[in-house]
Amino acid sequence: MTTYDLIAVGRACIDLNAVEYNRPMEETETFSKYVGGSPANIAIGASKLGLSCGFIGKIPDDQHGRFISNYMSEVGIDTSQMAIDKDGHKAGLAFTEILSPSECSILMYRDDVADLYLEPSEVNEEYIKQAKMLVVSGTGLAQSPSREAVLKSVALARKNNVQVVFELDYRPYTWKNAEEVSVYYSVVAEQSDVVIGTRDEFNMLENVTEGNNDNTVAYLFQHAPELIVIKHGVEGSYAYTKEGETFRGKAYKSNVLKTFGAGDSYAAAFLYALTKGKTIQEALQYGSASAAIVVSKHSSSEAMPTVEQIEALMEEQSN
Ligand SMILES: Nc1ncnc2c1ncn2[C@@H]1O[C@H](COP(=O)(O)OP(=O)(O)O)[C@@H](O)[C@H]1O
Ligand SMILES: O=C(O)C[C@@H](O)[C@H](O)C(=O)COP(=O)(O)O
Repeated sequence: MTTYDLIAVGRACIDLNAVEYNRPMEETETFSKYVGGSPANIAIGASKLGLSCGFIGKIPDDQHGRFISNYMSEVGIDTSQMAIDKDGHKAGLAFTEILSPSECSILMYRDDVADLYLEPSEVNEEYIKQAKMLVVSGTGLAQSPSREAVLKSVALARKNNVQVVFELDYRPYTWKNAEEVSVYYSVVAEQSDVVIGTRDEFNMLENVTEGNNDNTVAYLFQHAPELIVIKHGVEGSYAYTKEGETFRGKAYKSNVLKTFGAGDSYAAAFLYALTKGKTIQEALQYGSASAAIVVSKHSSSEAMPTVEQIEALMEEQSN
């Protein structure tokens, strides 16, 4: 019996999004606080879509840690496996700059953050066993002991026939060099059932400057993956199956406010659709529509849409 459609493992942090748009961060005076961190955003998005979700991570024993855990519980995520850091490590912070709808950047504060101190002993087999799918974020592999905790969670998922979804989620902060990224990304990608990332993230995985999708899928389909999703921003996304099929998902038109949040909302809705038995083509559309909604809103997590909002947008732009 599975209790959770999806358990995500990795960071749950704080986003501080510029309230004043279209100006550099130097001139931004006000920021709004939201829960952030790619795997947390994916779990929040999936939970808002009605999936039953759990989370494995580590948060600080302070006001930010409690804010993160309270918000995640309020949206329906099981937070029983979010360890509380007792050594004074702090939450990661992501300040966002919205220079224009297409020029956004993130200034991350991630030195010695609590999420990278998740210990392998804090990953529980009985918990992972209860999931249909484990969503692993690449950033959790950046440093020990979180690296070993994530590797352990993948091993336990495989042992218990839990589907492993690897969201590459490459963030340069805290990685030492490109070789290291490629080593750990390859280890996990080769053991995952589904791998999702942008073209640039797959380049990091393969340690190449200009990869192409054909080479990527030829390499990964020699290993465990059955489904690979490669995102190309507004140009849309592609899904490849081990049986040799290719599907293309178009991006939906959107009144874009900022670019971040697209990837996490895409993953949440794509995985929701697959869980509900939709086709891969439909899942690409759910992912793209969800992303189009989130890029038109101020936050990543709080802006995650409902199924009705996603389906309304798909219907509206069906031609
Ligand atoms: N400006 C945009 N307008 C509408 N949809 C977008 C936009 N940017 C991204 N998307 C959608 O979000 C998906 C993921 O975006 P992408 O930028 O590739 O990922 P990430 O946010 O992880 O870098 C795209 O495949 C597309 O469907
Ligand atoms: O992942 C983070 O730590 C920052 C996120 O919370 C932030 O909302 C963001 O950058 C999401 O961007 P995405 O990868 O484009 O979904």
